[in-house]
Amino acid sequence: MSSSDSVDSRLAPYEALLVVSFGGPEGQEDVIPFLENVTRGKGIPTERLEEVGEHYRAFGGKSPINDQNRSLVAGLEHRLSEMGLSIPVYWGNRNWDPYLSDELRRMAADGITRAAAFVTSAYSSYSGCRQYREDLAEAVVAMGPGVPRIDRLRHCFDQPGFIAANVDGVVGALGEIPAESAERARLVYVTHSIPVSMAQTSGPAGGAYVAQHEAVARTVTEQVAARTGVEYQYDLVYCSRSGPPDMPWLEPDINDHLEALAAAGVPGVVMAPIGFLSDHMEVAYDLDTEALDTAARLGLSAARAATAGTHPDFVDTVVDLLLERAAVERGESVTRSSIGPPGPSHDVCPAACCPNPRGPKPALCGTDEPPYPRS
Ligand SMILES: CC1=C(CCC(=O)O)c2cc3nc(cc4[nH]c(cc5[nH]c(cc1n2)c(C)c5CCC(=O)O)c(CCC(=O)O)c4C)C(CCC(=O)O)=C3C
Ligand SMILES: [Fe+2]
Repeated sequence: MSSSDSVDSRLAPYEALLVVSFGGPEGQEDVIPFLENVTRGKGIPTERLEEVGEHYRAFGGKSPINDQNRSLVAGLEHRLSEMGLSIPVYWGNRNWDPYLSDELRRMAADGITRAAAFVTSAYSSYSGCRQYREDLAEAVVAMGPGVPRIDRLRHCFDQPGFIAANVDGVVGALGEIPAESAERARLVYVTHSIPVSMAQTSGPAGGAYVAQHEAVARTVTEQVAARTGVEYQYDLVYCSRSGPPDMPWLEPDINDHLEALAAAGVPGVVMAPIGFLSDHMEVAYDLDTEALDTAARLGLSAARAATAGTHPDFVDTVVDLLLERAAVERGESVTRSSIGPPGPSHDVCPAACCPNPRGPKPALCGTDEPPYPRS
């Protein structure tokens, strides 16, 4: 029996769901090989690499990201089976075991010919979108004939379940701030800094990375106001800057921003990492270690909001996007959910979207997708 015989008609033509993630080290001996995988050919200064290596070392060399993905896969399997949807869930990473190429081989061995991929990155940018698609293309070529065909589910930043999970995170964190500061607290939304040039070329028309984050920050703040009755002031700031010092990256940095807020007399802050789908190293180190230390030094009450992680509404979002795309591929008309501007993201990336700053490379899941290897 081929796996397609048992596919639920609501999921056809998909025979599997593939969670595609970044990957992270699982122990001290993995730290350097992992960093080498991530930074190959990228010109990251050695000092930055040593610094980031120390962040991992301080956590026993283990990033939380793999366990987060294991939980997400388990949450997806649970929800799919609750809905009576019979489909296997696989997980492959760009930079660490289980690698994408190994997972594609495992899928093929299980008889999978076509799968939908959920990429654990919510926004448009080279780092968060095309780079995943390039690594998928590399894995497809590495496997060769018989490799399953992969479609990437659209970006999830505007999905009701992603927004709801972040609203819950912010409301929960507000509850951790002393009552006398909470009403006047500032909501500080945090995402990964990227080079300004990468931000400018993100998405089909440019500028998508910042615009999408601004839309999420505004929508979450509105929904927090609806829940709490307080219209909080908010900002969008950045963490985890890398690259050479003379190259402009998105600013302000979270730590500099906390200084500015303290100087302005703001009594408390909630840091909401809307740029990250789960608690990985940027959250564990840059926010929970460094930024919370900065806040303490400044005498600011501060709490960090939970990431979407395995929030049930977020798990539902992934299932919804899978069902939606399956319907699209069957030629049915669909109603696309999307909250706030800029409106639902594309299923298939336009050719000019999120270009590689080091020059073009083959990428899957776009209009410029190369042909799959044939036997
Ligand atoms: C936008 C964005 C996301 C969010 C979207 C997404 O989730 O994909 C993200 C996620 C992540 N980034 C991660 C780790 C690293 N990123 C690095 C380097 C870089 N990231 C960049 C951007 C992003 N990165 C950029 C522009 C660079 C410079 C080099 C380059 O041009 O590519 C470096 C090298 C050292 C350094 O330069 O800091 C490391 C170790 C991990 C794993 C964490 C863990 O282990 O828990 C995750 C989830
Ligand atoms: Fe990164």
